[in-house]
Amino acid sequence: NNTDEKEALNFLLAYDREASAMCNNVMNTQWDFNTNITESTKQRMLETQLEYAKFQKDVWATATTFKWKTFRDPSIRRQFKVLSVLGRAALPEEKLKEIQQLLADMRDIYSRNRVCPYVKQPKNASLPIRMESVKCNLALDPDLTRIMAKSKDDNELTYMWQQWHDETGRPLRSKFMRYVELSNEAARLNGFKDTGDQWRASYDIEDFNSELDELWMGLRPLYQQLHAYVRRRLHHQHGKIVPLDGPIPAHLLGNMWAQSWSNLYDTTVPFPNKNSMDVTLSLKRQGYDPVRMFQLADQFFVSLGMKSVPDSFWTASMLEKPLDREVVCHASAWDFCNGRDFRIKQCTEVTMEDLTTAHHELGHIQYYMQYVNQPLAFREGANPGFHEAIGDVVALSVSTPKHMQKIGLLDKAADDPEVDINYLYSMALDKIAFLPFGFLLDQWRWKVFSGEIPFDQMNKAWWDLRLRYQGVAPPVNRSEHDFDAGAKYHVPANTPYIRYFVSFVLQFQLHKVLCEASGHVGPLHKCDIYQSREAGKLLAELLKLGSSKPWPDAIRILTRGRTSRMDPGAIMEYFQPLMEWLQKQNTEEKAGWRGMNSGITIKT
Ligand SMILES: O=C(CCC(O)(O)[C@H](Cc1ccccc1)NC(=O)c1ccccc1)N[C@@H](Cc1c[nH]c2ccccc12)C(=O)O
Ligand SMILES: [Zn+2]
Repeated sequence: NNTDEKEALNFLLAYDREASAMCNNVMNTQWDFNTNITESTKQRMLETQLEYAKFQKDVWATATTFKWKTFRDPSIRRQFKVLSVLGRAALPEEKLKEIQQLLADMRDIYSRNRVCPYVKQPKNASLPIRMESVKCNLALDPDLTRIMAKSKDDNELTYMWQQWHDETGRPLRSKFMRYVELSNEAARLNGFKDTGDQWRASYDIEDFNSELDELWMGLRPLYQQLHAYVRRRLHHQHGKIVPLDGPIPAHLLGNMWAQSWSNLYDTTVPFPNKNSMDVTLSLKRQGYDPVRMFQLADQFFVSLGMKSVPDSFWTASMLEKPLDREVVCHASAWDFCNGRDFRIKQCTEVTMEDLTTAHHELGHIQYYMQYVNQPLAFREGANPGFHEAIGDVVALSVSTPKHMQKIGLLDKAADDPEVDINYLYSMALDKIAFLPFGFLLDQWRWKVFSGEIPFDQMNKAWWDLRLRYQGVAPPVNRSEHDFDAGAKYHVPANTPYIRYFVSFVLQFQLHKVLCEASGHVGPLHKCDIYQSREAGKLLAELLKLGSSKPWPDAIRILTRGRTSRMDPGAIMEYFQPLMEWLQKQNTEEKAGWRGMNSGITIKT
């Protein structure tokens, strides 16, 4: 056995050089497929993914000959620990080819799906309007997203919801089941019980599940108050289809998955006579285009003394949906492993929602640029939730009325407690509404990976969890022929989701620490760290670490030893004024819904 640590270090240096070149190769072919979906770009991508897997297998074979657990240097030990997990490349070649084909096909099906428009049948129509004349080419981005956000017609919303869920879920169901089998086989070859076990390992927490349950139980009262308020407002708009003591129909919440309710702001705002928080109109009036939206976000990082994106970012990124080819529209940020090529792919519309996403994606890019000097094995977030939190932390400052006025997107608002409630309410429609969805998606997926949810009960279990945690119900009856979880990008894209729940808690902890560093005094929701070099210095220090240290150490550094765990105190402090206001509003009927304490009843 090569016990020689010096030899091990040379091995790591050689690995870094070779792996960076291989990684750049794979990223390029994956970029080509994601920004131009064709049979040939798919095949080209599959070929390079196979080559990379073979390279990883060779690296793994050599790495595991070192007695790395006995090495003295903690950084060398930690790098070998990363290289000793082979991932999907542990599968025999035939099965590796099959799972990579399944993943490419599922991404293809989801991204290229098109549905038919809703055709309002006039009451007295003798014959239904001939459907041949109607082109069924509506895409999720931007068509269905816009309809779910804007339509007030319950029938149209039901139709579009059902079209999307039927046309994506059903074709994906059988491919997803086969992918689960192969993914679990790979996980077991890597020494894990199943894929969920492997995914949870990224958080290095002994009992991650109970820590997550505790976080959720701490946040649930705030969610239930928001749910009760929104439900009553929707009951007044839509009548009895929104029962005052039951779940909210999922198609009425302004979003295809009911995961963010910000599109309900204008029709449910607490104090409507105050100026609106929705700056979409100002963005359009002031001639913002996608590039300018990303420049705004980039400038914020520069104002903190952090890095600006390289010139190549502006020429190589895809910031708008191209008209001449099929692309994967779901936003993503790309690191091409060569220390200088970083890109974003986003089908950006000029809306407040997409300005927030632009900040989110640039947060990933800032992380890439800050940990660029780490060895490849450490070019990750401290844990996946950190990577998702950085852009959102900046967006917490940008979206304050004070900052929006500073950049001319909001006209002067007096310092008025009702404006405060309106602002906190608009933030809660994104941040609080999301929490149960961010929590439940992987609770469902981990149970499918472990077999606790059998394949023939996936959809029942999905809606049990959606009822129990989110208090939403499908607008039409669903069956096991449907696969409604598959209608959400991250399921066919094989992208873990608990990272967003972790991020939504973590980002308020980070916000609080950075606000203190910037010298902010006063309520947390009024803090804007813009131009604070102290805040930027602290944040950069965290990001430079990458995943070179366990994430509790990263939190300890950030909070100067105050804590090392995820702590919901900051998000509760931020929304405290809204919580009090909602509790006053919700006196007449109790918060909660029938079924919120039900477990998942699996027919055995
Ligand atoms: O999926 C995203 C944003 C896309 C992403 O930036 O997280 C992207 C997803 C992805 C992962 C893997 C392959 C392809 C796409 N993740 C990244 O680009 C990324 C970058 C670096 C490290 C890890 C992931 N947001 C989630 C959660 C979410 C909802 N509302 C939000 C508002 C702000 C921020 C996030 C959300 C969603 O849309 O449901
Ligand atoms: Zn992200």
